[in-house]
Amino acid sequence: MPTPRLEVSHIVKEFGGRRVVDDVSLLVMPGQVTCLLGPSGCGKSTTLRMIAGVESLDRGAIVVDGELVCDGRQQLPPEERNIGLMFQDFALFPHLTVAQNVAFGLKGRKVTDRVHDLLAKVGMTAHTNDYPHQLSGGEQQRVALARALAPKPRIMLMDEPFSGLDDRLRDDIRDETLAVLKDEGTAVLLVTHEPAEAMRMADEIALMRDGKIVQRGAPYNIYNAPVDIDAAAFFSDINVIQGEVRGALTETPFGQFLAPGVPDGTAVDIVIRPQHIKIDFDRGGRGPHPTPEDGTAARGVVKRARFMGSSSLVEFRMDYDGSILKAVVPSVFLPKPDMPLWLMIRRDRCFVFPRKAAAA
Ligand SMILES: Nc1ncnc2c1ncn2[C@@H]1O[C@H](COP(=O)(O)OP(=O)(O)OP(=O)(O)O)[C@@H](O)[C@H]1O
Repeated sequence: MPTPRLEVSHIVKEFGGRRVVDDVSLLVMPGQVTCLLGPSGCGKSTTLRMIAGVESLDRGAIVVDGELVCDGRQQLPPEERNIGLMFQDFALFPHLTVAQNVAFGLKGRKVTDRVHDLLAKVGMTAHTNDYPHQLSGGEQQRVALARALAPKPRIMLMDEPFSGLDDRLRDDIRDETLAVLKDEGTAVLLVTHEPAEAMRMADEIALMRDGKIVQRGAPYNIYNAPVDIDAAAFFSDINVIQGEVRGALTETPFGQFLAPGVPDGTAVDIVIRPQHIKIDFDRGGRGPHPTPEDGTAARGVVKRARFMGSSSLVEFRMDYDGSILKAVVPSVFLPKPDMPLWLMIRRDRCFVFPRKAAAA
C-alpha cells in the first residue's frame, strides 16, 4: 500500500472547555479527494486549520507523507508543511500580474516553465499579463488554484473554495479544478457543507457532526447506506414512517419491512427519500397489486404539487393517518390537488433505523 499523503490520528481541539473536534482520524492517499462534509459549526474548518498548522491541537497527531508534522508536543510551522491552501476568500495580490501571482514564492530556473504549464492547465494563458481586477470571479479562482499548486504541495486543503461563485460557473470550475488536481496527483482535503458538492468532488466523504466523524465512504455508499436518520436527512429530504418490530418485521400501511436483528418492541423509523416513492393510479379505488419489491400500496390525496423543472415535488395527505409524504416524480406528471393516488415504497431503497430517544 502506498504511503498516505495525509494521516490524521485522533485529533482533539477544545475552545473554552468545549470540544469542537473530538477524536477525528482521516487518511488521504495520493491523488485522492476526501471531502469533510457537515453542517455549519461541526468543526470542519478547525480540523483543516490544525492540519494547515494555523491552529494548535490538544491531542492526536498529524503525519504528512510519512513525516510527523505535529502532535501535542511538537509542531512544524505552516510554511514547512508543504501544504497548499485554497479558501473561499482567496486573495490574489492586486499589484501583481497573473503570472507574478502564480510565481510568487517560487525559486529556481524552472519558475517560468512551471508558471506557463500551470496557466495552460487552468486555461488562463491568455491572461498571463493581466491584473486580478481585470479578471472575473471564476478566472481569479483559476489563478488562485494555479498559485496554490505552483510549489507542488503534497496536500491541498480547500475550505469552501467555490462558495463565492454563482451556480453555473461553480459546476464548471469544480470539474476543472478536479481535473487539474488529479493531473497533478495532489491529495486533497476539501471542506464543504454542501452534499451535492461533496458527491460531485469526492472519492471519499467523511461525514462530520458535533466534532466527530460519524460515517466515511464513497459518495455512492454514504448516500445509499446512511448510518442513521440524520445522515440520511443530510443528503436530501426524507419521509419517515414509524413502526414497531415484531419477529424481525415491522408492520406498516405499506406492508411489512424487514428489521433483522432488531429486538421485539423496538420503535423504528422507516426512512425513504422522496425520489424513491413510486406512484400509481387510483383505478376506481382498487390501486395497484402488491409486489415483493414494492410491498403494499397505500392511498393518499395530493395536497400540493410543485413544478421544479426536471421533476415535480408532490405532497400527499395519506388516508391511513393524515400524515404528509413527499414524492419526487418526473415533471411530465403534475397532478392536481385532491387527486387520489397510491404510493409504494421500494424495499431496496428504504432504511430502517431504531428510533432515537427524543432529546431531553
Ligand atoms: N478560535 C475559536 N475560539 C472559540 N471558538 C471557536 C474558535 N474557532 C471555532 N470555534 C467554534 O468551534 C466550532 C466549530 O467551528 P468550525 O469553524 O470548525 O466549524 P465548521 O464546521 O467549519 O463551520 P462553518 O462551515 O460554519 O465554518 C464553532 O462552534 C465555532 O464557534
